[in-house]
Amino acid sequence: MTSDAFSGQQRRAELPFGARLGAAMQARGRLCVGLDPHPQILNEWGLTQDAAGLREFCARVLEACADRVGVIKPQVAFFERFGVAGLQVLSEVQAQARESGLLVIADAKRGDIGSTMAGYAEAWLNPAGDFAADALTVSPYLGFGSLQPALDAAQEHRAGLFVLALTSNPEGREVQLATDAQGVTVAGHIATAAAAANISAAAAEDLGSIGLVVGATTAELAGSHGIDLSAGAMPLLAPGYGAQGASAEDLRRGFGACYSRQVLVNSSRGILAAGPRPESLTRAIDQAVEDLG
Ligand SMILES: O=c1ccn([C@@H]2O[C@H](COP(=O)(O)O)[C@@H](O)[C@H]2O)c(=O)[nH]1
Repeated sequence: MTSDAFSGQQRRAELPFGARLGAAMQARGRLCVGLDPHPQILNEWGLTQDAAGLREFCARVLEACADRVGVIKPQVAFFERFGVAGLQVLSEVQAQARESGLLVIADAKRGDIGSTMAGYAEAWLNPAGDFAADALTVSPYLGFGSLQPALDAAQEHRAGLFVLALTSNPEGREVQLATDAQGVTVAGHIATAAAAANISAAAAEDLGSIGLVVGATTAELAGSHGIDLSAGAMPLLAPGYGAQGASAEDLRRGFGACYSRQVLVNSSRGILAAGPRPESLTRAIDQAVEDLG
């Protein structure tokens, strides 16, 4: 376990997301704890299926994360399912997490065109907004160019984006590994475009602020399909470790040389299953941080 005065929110006014994420990973390791209050876990923790249950669940997870990890990823769907009351909890939890120094990646997978995309980006990336996060997951399947308003908002607000590229689920391959006439995959085009968005912005020693979602379960497909994950110092958010079956070894093998500098590993159910006892939860977090190296 690490114990230090690190805060991912320090100097947000000056430092872009990539720099703050790089510092968080150096100080606290590469584990991102997923805040996924799914129905079964609320039951298992003896919590009610309502906003009060959500609030208590999140308070316990945030307490376990304190001084241990640098990044959390709330899964927005599990808050949306409780309507306005759930979104109120999400807003409070994100603000509380950021106040405590954690970086927050809102997993909302937003994607649209023009002013609508700009609306989503403002909602999630403006630090003055109700749902202010440090970074947002976005879908490029309306064309990477449709994300331009989000790229602009990320730069303006010193926030980050994680663009879906090679998602952890097996069904993603039929779309993401489809090829054009030159044999370049959809995921390859997305990786090239995201890397290019970083080139001008990222200082050589920092991570960029525009990253990709590449599953822990699918990372090895990048190498076998000619997808370059190393360009542009992209942060790579890797869900799929733990409950979806990928091990730390799979991650190291799958990401190869990119692993040590670029990969942030999400675990949700794999950590949460250790609760609700605080000691078991913190032990699971410490173990994952150590395993992921
Ligand atoms: O490709 C993706 C993109 C996002 N996710 C999300 O990550 C977590 C994974 O949860 P686990 O319990 O650790 O499996 C969840 O919120 C997914 O919606 C993903 O799994 N794969």
